[in-house]
Amino acid sequence: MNEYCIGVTGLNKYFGDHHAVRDFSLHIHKGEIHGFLGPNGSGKTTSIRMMCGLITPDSGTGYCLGKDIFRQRDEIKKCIGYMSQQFSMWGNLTIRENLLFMARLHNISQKAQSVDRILSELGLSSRQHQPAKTLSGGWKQRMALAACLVHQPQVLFLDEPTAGVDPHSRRDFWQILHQLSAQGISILVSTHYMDEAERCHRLAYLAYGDLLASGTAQSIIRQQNLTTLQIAGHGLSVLETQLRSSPGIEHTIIRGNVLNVTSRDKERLVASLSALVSEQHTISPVITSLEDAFSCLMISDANNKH
Ligand SMILES: Nc1ncnc2c1ncn2[C@@H]1O[C@H](COP(=O)(O)OP(=O)(O)OP(=O)(O)O)[C@@H](O)[C@H]1O
Repeated sequence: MNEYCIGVTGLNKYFGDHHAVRDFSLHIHKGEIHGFLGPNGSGKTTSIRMMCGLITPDSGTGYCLGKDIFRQRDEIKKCIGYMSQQFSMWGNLTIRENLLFMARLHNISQKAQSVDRILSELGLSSRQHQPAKTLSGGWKQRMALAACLVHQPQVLFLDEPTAGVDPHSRRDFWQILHQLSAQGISILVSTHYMDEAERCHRLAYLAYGDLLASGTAQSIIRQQNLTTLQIAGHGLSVLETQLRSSPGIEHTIIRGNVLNVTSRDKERLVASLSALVSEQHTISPVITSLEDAFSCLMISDANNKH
């Protein structure tokens, strides 16, 4: 995985007065699954669409598969697959008919063979004659992925492909993504699911137009230099409310019967806890999760801006 398939530097995008993406820079290796995370409206879709040539950045430089994202957008579109947030297949057509239509759009010479190959690869052969509108959410997404793959793209851009899909189908979907990655296809995928983030080779975390962190899940957690303590016992909801306004506490979350409290300042964290927890509570150190690290990133970014 040494070759870059995408490299962008200092990309900016405005929608009217709104600065939707600020100085966005990222390099993505061939065959890598790169996750995009961040709150709603943070610029994930806009960044993805700039990198794949669907919209033109207002400034910056960038290449996708060696082609300039400003000047060679039509050529980029021929080599990539893009799955948008909206399901955009024809409901009255079968899976096979939808894929044949996509093959025609891409002007593929051996349409039937290409469609057979992709149906087989994605485990859709037995359902190929089923109308798209009768498919469940998970199968619809799998068909949409198949439609992106008919013309054998080298890069896939997937915008929240598994939103609203059940965990079992999401797992199957991600198994396919890893198979595609193993074949050398690079995948950029936006998601709000932490389990999916953990399945990516590398991640980019955006908040309100800014790229706040990028790297592997482990490196992003490590860079934040956070300490998380876990409290078990009674009255966790009241304790959480008190801790939220205590000095040095950056993030709190109740997970079932335990309360996790995270901070960059270990001494102040311990001092705040000592002032509030009782003998009935037990406290133990735990590994900071990716979700906690992202929450802390977002909170400190918001504090810095205000
Ligand atoms: N075509 C557009 N015209 C005007 N504003 C837009 C347009 N597209 C996006 N925006 C705005 O730009 C910002 C970033 O939007 P974007 O869709 O990239 O965020 P996102 O991180 O993908 O959000 P979500 O997780 O909700 O999909 C938002 O404030 C959005 O309202």
